[in-house]
Amino acid sequence: MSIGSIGVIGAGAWGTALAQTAAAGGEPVLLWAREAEVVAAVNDDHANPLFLPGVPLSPAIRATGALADLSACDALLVVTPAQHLRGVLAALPPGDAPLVLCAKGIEAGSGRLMSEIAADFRGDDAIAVLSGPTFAHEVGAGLPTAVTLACADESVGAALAARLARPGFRPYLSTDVIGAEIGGAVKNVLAIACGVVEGRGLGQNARAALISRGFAEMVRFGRARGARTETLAGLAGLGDLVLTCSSTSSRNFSLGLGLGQGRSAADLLADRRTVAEGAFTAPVLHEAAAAAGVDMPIVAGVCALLGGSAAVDDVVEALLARPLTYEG
Ligand SMILES: NC(=O)c1ccc[n+]([C@@H]2O[C@H](COP(=O)([O-])OP(=O)(O)OC[C@H]3O[C@@H](n4cnc5c(N)ncnc54)[C@H](O)[C@@H]3O)[C@@H](O)[C@H]2O)c1
Ligand SMILES: O=P(O)(O)OC[C@H](O)CO
Repeated sequence: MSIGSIGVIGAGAWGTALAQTAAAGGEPVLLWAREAEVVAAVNDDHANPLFLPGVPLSPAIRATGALADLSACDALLVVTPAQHLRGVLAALPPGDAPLVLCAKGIEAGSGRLMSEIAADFRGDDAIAVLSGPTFAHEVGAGLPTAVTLACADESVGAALAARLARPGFRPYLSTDVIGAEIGGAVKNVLAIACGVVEGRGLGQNARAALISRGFAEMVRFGRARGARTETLAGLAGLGDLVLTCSSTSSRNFSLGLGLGQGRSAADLLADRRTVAEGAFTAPVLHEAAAAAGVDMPIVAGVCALLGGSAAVDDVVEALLARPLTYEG
């Protein structure tokens, strides 16, 4: 199987950076943007100042506002925020091009992972997940980056990896679709927690403890949903956790930073153009964990902070006062 033309659905920071990578060899890429001004800026100025400022885009990228235009593409990278995935897939004309799911989140209400939503529109063999430690502005600038590319069908995964790989963009293959997406969804919630630690001035020991114990929560939840531990310990899980738990470039970390400084979630989330996925994933992850009997105290703490039902110091005190136990 060989994949030529690529369509990208969603022209936020990540969709634009992925379009830039896919077009790096001069191959045409069609980018669907929801905003008319983004379509115009990409086509007229080869730029996306709204979502990925400062990155001159390849002229091989053409933008469109019509999803139907993507019908002829060999593969589609789906890069809308998690809560909008279903709506966008439902609006796509029917087809069998593989879908590469790039959003990191869980659907509110249904508790479904992105691949579980996509299964309403494609067979398992045509669903892949691309995830890992990937700040869009670094990928847009061509800085070295590695990702997990997971697909149940190894030949489809290999064809997608061959098409998307660049000297500075290195996909590692996996068949663990669920593991790849749980890593990305859970790390966003944990990045909020790490931002709180920073904002409240709790120190680097606390942040390292939180990354470790947060990873333990990710593994417990992932295994309950059928993920492999090795996937969660890879780029899409631990790799992304380390990235977003240590940088204000992360929108999720920055949201937590504000919470730790005493600002309310409502204030911090008001009028945002960009997405902090962890804020949407936290409550649905908390519910899903409870339903599966998986203990996720850090995730529960983040939920309480986002919902305004607890203060930072109370959440920290409760986490530290949990009964002593074995680490493993
Ligand atoms: N930015 C990154 O560095 C990065 C890296 C890896 C993964 N991701 C993931 O990619 C996904 C997209 O994030 P982003 O950073 O590109 O977005 P962004 O924050 O840059 O932009 C918001 C996006 O949401 C879209 N949007 C808003 N309302 C919509 C609707 N009703 N229907 C469809 N789309 C709508 C906008 O058009 C825009 O594309 C998220 O799940 C994010 O976690 C982001
Ligand atoms: O800015 P964030 O927190 O959404 O993180 C972006 C990417 O997920 C990093 O891999």
